[in-house]
Amino acid sequence: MTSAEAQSSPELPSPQEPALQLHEAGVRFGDRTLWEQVNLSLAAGEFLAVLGPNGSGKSTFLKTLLGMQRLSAGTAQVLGAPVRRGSSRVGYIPQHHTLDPQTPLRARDLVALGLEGHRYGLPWASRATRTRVQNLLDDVGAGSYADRPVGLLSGGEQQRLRAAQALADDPALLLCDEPLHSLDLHHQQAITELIRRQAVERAAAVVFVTHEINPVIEHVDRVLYFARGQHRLGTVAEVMRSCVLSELYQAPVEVIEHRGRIVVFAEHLEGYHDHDPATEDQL
Ligand SMILES: Nc1ncnc2c1ncn2[C@@H]1O[C@H](COP(=O)(O)OP(=O)(O)OP(=O)(O)O)[C@@H](O)[C@H]1O
Repeated sequence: MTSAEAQSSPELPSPQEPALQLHEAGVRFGDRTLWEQVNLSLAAGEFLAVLGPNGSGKSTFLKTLLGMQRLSAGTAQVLGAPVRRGSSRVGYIPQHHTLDPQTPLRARDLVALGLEGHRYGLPWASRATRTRVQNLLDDVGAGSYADRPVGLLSGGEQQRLRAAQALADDPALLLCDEPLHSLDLHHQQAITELIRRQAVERAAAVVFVTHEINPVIEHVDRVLYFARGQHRLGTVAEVMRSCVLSELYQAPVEVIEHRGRIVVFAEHLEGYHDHDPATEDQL
């Protein structure tokens, strides 16, 4: 493919083309502004952490990029084209929910659904496909339960399969909604490493919604922090600061860096704590 052809493809952005571009973007539900005036250009390979208290609009932000929620204002481009549903170049790890015990799929079937052909009901096929699925299962530590019904697996086991499914088609943009939820430390590290590899080795842009920045802090290029209908965007050092978060929350917030970890403390609450949504809710 010539570089001119690559640039004209909606699915294959040139390295110079942003993976994500939002201009004056906002979402309103009735008279409630969830967020507004978001201007963001995310480069290939860039890792964006999206933070904020419960209900601040983090998941909705991902849904606008997936074409599941319309913007109330502004525009969004994904991989060089207007947002649309079902792009095979966009991987999505949805927020944790437990699958129905009766779900008629094995673990390896769920992962295979992330491969484009399988999404459209094409038959289970090549050795290469089977190998790809097996490798993904092994990468997320799911090899031992690959043939068990997904509905009978634990929440953390199911979550690892969702991560494998999202990575199956080698996404150029990876949207993750609290992907480490319900994982033990070992598997948090394994999934984080897979996501990091997709960013570094495959130049995927990553949008990572989380309540806890510390497990991924070393990989984060920028932070988008939503609260009270407003947002702040910048590097960790720019956003995770007492003055910035106090202004955003309109309440005293103290941010302390300790051994490379960020600890957020709200003055009127007792004790120091990690970046804890339960505490933030009370702000
Ligand atoms: N279609 C909708 N119509 C009306 N309100 C909605 C709709 N979708 C989401 N909301 C509301 O918008 C708010 C933001 O929801 P969202 O799930 O984006 O928050 P979040 O920051 O991801 O929260 P959490 O940390 O709890 O997952 C919530 O109060 C939710 O009820």
